[in-house]
Amino acid sequence: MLTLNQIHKTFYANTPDEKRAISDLTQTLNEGDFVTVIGSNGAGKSTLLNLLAGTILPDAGNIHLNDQNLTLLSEEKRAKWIGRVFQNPMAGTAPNMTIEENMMISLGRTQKRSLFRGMTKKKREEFKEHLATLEIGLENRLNTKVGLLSGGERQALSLLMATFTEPQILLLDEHTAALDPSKQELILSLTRELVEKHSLTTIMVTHQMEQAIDFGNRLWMMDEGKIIFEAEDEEKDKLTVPDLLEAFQEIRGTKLANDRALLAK
Ligand SMILES: Nc1ncnc2c1ncn2[C@@H]1O[C@H](COP(=O)(O)OP(=O)(O)OP(=O)(O)O)[C@@H](O)[C@H]1O
Repeated sequence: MLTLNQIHKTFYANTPDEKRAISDLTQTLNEGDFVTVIGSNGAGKSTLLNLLAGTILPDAGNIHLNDQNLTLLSEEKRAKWIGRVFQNPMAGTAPNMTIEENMMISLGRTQKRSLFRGMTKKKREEFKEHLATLEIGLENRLNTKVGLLSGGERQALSLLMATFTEPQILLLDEHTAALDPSKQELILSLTRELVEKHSLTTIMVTHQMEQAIDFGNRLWMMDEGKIIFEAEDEEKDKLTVPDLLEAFQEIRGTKLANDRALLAK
């Protein structure tokens, strides 16, 4: 169980540029929950993921994963429980290192140093097996530098690297937004497979409302650092894009020309 309790985050506090990015956020996620997060630009979606990953620390409140208090733990310390994939396929992998070396880095991040051994034949076989599940031939390219892969291949590898080390939480930050539609499909179906295979508790930020409706069992709509609308299970299953637009309009009190003006980039 992942709990966020009364989380606050303000940037440039007490200056003319003060920006409240997350305001009094309390939520509980059960193991295996898959939450999709939508919201206007600057709503606080990435800040929420940054707080969970430990990239930034909250001003107040606490975050727990089961009995573990994550609130003040560094990003490195949390890495064994939390995998993350970013929007930019260039982020999250090292371009000048090979696929194999990148996978070793992921493993090193999540294993106790005393247990960590260098490359072995067994490990290489395991890497190959994991890569083969992507079904894009990367298992035959262990020694290829990651910088030579296409955006889609690289994002598939990022997704694998974020999950094969068996974390409990997966954070997806618009991870298909930079890809063309056919590659988006590939990454989304891999996402579904890997989340199910590893029973991951997942938070996926997206600007595409259809995606937010199609994926997961819970949906959060954020605005100005708060979750202003949420739906889960049967209620979420029934949601349509017009429902989401209407909900935003009702809560925000602003008339919206179309969904792209609100939730898409
Ligand atoms: N590191 C930072 N330093 C200063 N301000 C920040 C920082 N990160 C986020 N902010 C500000 O906090 C607010 C929330 O930003 P955040 O990136 O979380 O929004 P978002 O919902 O992810 O938006 P988008 O959809 O545009 O990516 C914004 O006003 C943003 O400018």
